[in-house]
Amino acid sequence: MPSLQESKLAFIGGGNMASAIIGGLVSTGVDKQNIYVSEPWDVNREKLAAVGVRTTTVNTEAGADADIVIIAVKPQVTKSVCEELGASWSQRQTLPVVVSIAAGITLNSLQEWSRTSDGRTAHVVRVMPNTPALVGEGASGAFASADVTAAEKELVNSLLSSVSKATEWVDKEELLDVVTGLSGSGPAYFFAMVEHLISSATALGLSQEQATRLATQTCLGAGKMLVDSSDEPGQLRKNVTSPNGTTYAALQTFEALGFKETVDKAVKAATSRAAELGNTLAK
Ligand SMILES: NC(=O)C1=CN([C@@H]2O[C@H](COP(=O)(O)OP(=O)(O)OC[C@H]3O[C@@H](n4cnc5c(N)ncnc54)[C@H](OP(=O)(O)O)[C@@H]3O)[C@@H](O)[C@H]2O)C=CC1
Ligand SMILES: O=C(O)[C@@H]1CCC=N1
Repeated sequence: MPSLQESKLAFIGGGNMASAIIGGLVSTGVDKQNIYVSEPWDVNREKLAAVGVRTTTVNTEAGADADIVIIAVKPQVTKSVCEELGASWSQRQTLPVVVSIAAGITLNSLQEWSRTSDGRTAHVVRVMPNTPALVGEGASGAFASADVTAAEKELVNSLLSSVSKATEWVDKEELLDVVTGLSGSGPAYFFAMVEHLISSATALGLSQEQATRLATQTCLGAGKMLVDSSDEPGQLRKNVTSPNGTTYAALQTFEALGFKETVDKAVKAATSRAAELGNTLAK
């Protein structure tokens, strides 16, 4: 089994998430010539070509001799892409390790769809990364099919570690849907929060530019404290909250409007949607 540096990597789909992972891999020194991306849309393909990786519009060409094939298309397109790849691998003696980042799509579907015409199935790892991979600050969950070897798992782990600061292997496949509702979709929750903070402060008189700088740096600073501090998130919150002070006034408002319930419902909605995508598209 080659190391990550020696491996040929194929990305099927070169959109937001693939670009984020590719950006992370390139910045950690993975040879651009070992990254081959298949992407139909000229705009995305040209952006990736400008990064220096190899590009094509033909999925089977990118996946022909890759050691790892990363399926990075929308869940709705995953079946046709896997079928196309599986059919093209019938002549290959050793199948690549398939890594799918498609939300909800199960290992069983991925293995069945990519079955070769002589009946072999690839070893598959389901991964749920997130877009902060682009800046080397990703968080990823992963779950491997039973036939994935320790060496293959290690290879996928090093791929994920090059773009993720937290890589969590879950012990039940369903938990990847929870990872999707937490960290896969999670960056958008923080972006939405910052958008609202900026518009609130702008409505109260700060300029857009000042509000943006203050809100984004507050988000970064709070995130860094969460990662670096030995205190629990609840303690960090208490440290900011003076008795009957300004933070208390804001947090009371959040609670009165059902903040915890809202977050619970939102994470459950994303988790359920991942499971629903997997079930619906499996048919
Ligand atoms: N965005 C995120 O934060 C995260 C996304 N994911 C998962 O990653 C996957 C990709 O999402 P994302 O990057 O956001 O989506 P994008 O739409 O940005 O990227 C998908 C890309 O695949 C291309 N594509 C469409 N059909 C094919 C095909 N048949 N063969 C090859 N490429 C094709 C699309 O081109 P075109 O635009 O022309 O259709 C598009 O550029 C999804 O399954 C999603 O669930 C996982 C974690 C986080
Ligand atoms: O919204 C989505 O479906 C994808 C999966 C996780 C983040 N983006």
